[in-house]
Amino acid sequence: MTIPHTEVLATLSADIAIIGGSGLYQMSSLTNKRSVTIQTPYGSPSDDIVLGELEGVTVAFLTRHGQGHRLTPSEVPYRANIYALKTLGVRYIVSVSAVGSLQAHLKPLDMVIPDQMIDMTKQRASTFFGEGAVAHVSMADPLCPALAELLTRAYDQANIIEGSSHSKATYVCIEGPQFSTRAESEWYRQMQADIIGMTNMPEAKLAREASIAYATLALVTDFDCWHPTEEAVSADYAIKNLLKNADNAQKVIREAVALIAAELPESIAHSALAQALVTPIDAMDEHTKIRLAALLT
Ligand SMILES: CSC[C@H]1O[C@H](OP(=O)(O)O)[C@H](O)[C@@H]1O
Ligand SMILES: Nc1ncnc2[nH]cnc12
Repeated sequence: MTIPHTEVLATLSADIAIIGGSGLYQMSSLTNKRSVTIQTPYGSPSDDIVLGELEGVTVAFLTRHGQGHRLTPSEVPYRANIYALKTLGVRYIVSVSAVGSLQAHLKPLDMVIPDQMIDMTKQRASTFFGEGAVAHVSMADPLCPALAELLTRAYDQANIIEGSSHSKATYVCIEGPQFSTRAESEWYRQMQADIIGMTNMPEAKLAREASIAYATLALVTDFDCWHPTEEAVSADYAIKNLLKNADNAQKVIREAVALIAAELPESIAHSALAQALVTPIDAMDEHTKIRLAALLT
């Protein structure tokens, strides 16, 4: 089914979205699936969005790199992805991502729920605003604290035997697609970053601009290349470890979806635009108002 963003039907809506990263291209326990193709003012999302039911709750699932993993981290259409989810009425995004560990105590098969991010990306469109509309959202807490806390509880309820969970960690986002040099990896450690990935920025910034609560379930796959004895990361090595943990990640997501639906946590993100929009809507031209319509309502 193909629909322009202005005509998404009320029946095609979901409060909760899962963005699946490397190795998580579908959710095996999703039932009643419908696939929707959404066009946005920022182009097409990475793929069709799959609406389905998990634990009796309607969720939207989007594969970040597209089916077949065709998009590099720099090519992912982050703005179209977040805008399309906003169009569906999404208020909570759980991002699932493979990450390297920058700290000895964070090991492959562990899961990390970060609370901070450092953006080292260089060539990505990272705002919906500009061209006649200015907003400055707060990114002091880039991941929604309420949703992150809920993910930690979801992990505990999922009774996972392998690995352990860690919260209060800093995710550094690099441009990629190459992995880091050893000097960069050491530098990120000196910055006190804990985990490293290539995708959660500008995703988190755009989710905040769209007033959507965003938190990450990061699956540790490797020790990047700083570790004196562990093998340096390769894509093959990272994906193999990710696949060992994909079922566990889906268990955590199922618990998280049930908790979000039961609690509908209030998020700092939900009112992010209230104090951030500098340009009065009346001062925007019609094109700008139409482009930003899903975010401004
Ligand atoms: C295949 S390892 C590198 C790749 O995995 C991560 O992707 P995602 O965050 O979508 O799981 C990392 O950011 C890189 O894009
Ligand atoms: N070491 C690493 N660096 C960047 N992204 C990653 N994704 C998984 N492992 C990674």
